[in-house]
Amino acid sequence: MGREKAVPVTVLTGFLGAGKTTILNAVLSAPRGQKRYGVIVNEFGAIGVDGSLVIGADEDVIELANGCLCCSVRGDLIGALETLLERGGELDAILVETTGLADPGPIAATFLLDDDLSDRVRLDGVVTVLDAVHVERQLAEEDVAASQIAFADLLVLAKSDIVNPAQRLAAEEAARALNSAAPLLRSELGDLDIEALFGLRAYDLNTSRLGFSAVPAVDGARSSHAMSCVSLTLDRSLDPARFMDWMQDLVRARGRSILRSKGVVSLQGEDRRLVFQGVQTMLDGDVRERWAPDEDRRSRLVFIGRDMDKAELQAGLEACIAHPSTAPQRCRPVAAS
Ligand SMILES: Nc1nc2c(ncn2[C@@H]2O[C@H](COP(=O)(O)OP(=O)(O)OP(=O)(O)O)[C@@H](O)[C@H]2O)c(=O)[nH]1
Repeated sequence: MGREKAVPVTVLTGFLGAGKTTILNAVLSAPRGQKRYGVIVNEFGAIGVDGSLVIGADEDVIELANGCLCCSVRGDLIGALETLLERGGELDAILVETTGLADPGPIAATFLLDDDLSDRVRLDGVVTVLDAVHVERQLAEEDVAASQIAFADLLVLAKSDIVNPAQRLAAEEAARALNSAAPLLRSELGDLDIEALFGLRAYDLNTSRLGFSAVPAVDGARSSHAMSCVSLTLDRSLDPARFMDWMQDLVRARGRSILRSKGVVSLQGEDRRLVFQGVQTMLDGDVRERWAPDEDRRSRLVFIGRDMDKAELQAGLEACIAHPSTAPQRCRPVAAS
């Protein structure tokens, strides 16, 4: 099965009690015609409670208890995905609700790591649910709350119904300081635009959906977690080999602090654009569509993570600029490592 037929997976994350199950239930109870969803719910405790809180006993619900998907039960995630796929009948989407303390990075990386799996399922996007009442305090106290927000491809502000406008604005600003690129929706007891949770294609190498238009002109402000979003642009073509070596060295050396990277890159001697997606030390990339004749061919790269030095990243990128004497050469895709 090719990637285009792979079942899209939405990872629903957010801090403890943020409102993930409420949103999952809203999705499962909304009219959806013939659509069929698979659901994986992860919990820390040996006795799963969340699974029984999920509406719809006839759904394909798998509960993964006694550990966290981002560490101890990561192998179980692959097993659960396989079980859902093998139950027969076509699934339109799979929803994975993480524990409230999960770091979405390793979970997202699972989808890039496993070649067999990536033919059958593809990560559509990470949706992070924010608790409008508590998010500021959680950010002050819990690093993982910042990772969950920074990693999001879509933010959902839950409990918007029980905060006043000033509190809501403060919660949104706290999230925006860590991630100004992801769209933000509001939810009141699961009342939200459900369709907006799907079709994010945040990990799709087709550039048109990478969402660079949403990348902020001003980089995300540093917080107490030193989490930031660095965006780089360059109007010179890059040497393919040097760029790929630099990216691979970068994620290998800094993969724990660079949570997420993505970019569209102009390579010397290549009419098509290189598109890459990175999750921590995993890197996936390919040369795709041709640049349109009148298109802005600047390379655009985004890095989200901790303790990043924009000047150092920019210098590293500029060191990859192709020399005029470099003979045009074909580009190799970036190999996953
Ligand atoms: N008023 C209000 N309450 C909400 C909203 N979303 C969730 N809640 C309440 O918040 C509590 C926690 O909601 P859950 O959906 O279970 O949160 P969760 O993120 O799944 O929780 P964990 O799985 O324990 O991390 C429940 O009592 C919900 O009814 C909302 O939008 N408005």
